[in-house]
Amino acid sequence: MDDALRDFVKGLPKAELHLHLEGSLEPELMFALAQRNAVAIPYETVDAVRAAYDFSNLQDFLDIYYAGADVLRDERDFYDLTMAYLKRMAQENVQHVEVFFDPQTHTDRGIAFEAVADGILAALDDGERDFGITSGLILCFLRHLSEEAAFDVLAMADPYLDRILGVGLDSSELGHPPSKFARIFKEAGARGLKRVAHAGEEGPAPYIHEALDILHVDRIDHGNRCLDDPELVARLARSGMTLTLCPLSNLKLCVIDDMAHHPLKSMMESGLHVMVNSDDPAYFGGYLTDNYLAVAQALNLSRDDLAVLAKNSFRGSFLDGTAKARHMAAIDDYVAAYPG
Ligand SMILES: Nc1ncnc2[nH]cnc12
Ligand SMILES: [Zn+2]
Repeated sequence: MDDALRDFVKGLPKAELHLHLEGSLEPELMFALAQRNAVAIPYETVDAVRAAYDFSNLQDFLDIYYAGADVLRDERDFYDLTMAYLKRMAQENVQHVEVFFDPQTHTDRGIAFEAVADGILAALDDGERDFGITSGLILCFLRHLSEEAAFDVLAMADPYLDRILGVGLDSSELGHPPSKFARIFKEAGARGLKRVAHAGEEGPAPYIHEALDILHVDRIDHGNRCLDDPELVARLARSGMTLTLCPLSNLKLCVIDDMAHHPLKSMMESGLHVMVNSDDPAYFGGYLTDNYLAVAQALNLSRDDLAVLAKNSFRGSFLDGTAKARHMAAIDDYVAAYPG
């Protein structure tokens, strides 16, 4: 590992816009929570948990990810989960995060929406106070469930809407196109929430068209498969739409067969506004810095390329223009002052 490159990326001011809090549940915390809550888990050791993280596709991963979330039972668990993630981000100079949570994963097993939201929001507040990390919370609807179920969770979230930045769409993509959620995204937009959706991770390019034209999203999560449709690439580039790429996730879920084949660099060259994220770092083997390093090394990215990616992370965020400009200027200052 190139330590100089790691130091450069670690110190680079960054934002993360595609992170599932439930996907930051490290095996150590999973064991601790299993014990605290007297929940049985089907693993003897932390190493056995990690050994089980060998996936052939998105569904393989989701089955284990939803099972792992069963150790999360009360407000304190959600606080600890979120705080552990923010602590790591503080060590990597991550200054702003817009994080996903999947309330249905919890409410469907009898956990109160309030316990989930209160725990996460308290940690996000403490993360800003203790580490200066600003944040937003994005409520994701599980797309393998019905639109009616999504309306139910939006109703539960009603008292929290002033603390929720936006809605997202995640879980099993194939067979669950964005159009299935047209009405709930319209409702979310009417309530002033931002809209994002996973599209084109495993699903085809027409799912990205649907996310744009039917869900009216402000950002596309993943979006890799846009490359199958040159006109879509041109449209995304022209509109400055941010695509939240997740390199280590793509490798672990076999969206790509080798990091050297990751489309990030060609997407940059096509004028797409791409940025780097960790998706579910506890399951995919790396947090934000590791994801930058994985593409930097495999695709031979320059420091300037990495600075563009970091700037795109703020440009694509839902921060206001002044904050974006301040963060982007800090990146220029960092690069200019960096030795060598
Ligand atoms: N990469 C991913 N794609 C879809 N749903 C998810 N939920 C957590 N991670 C996900
Ligand atoms: Zn994701």
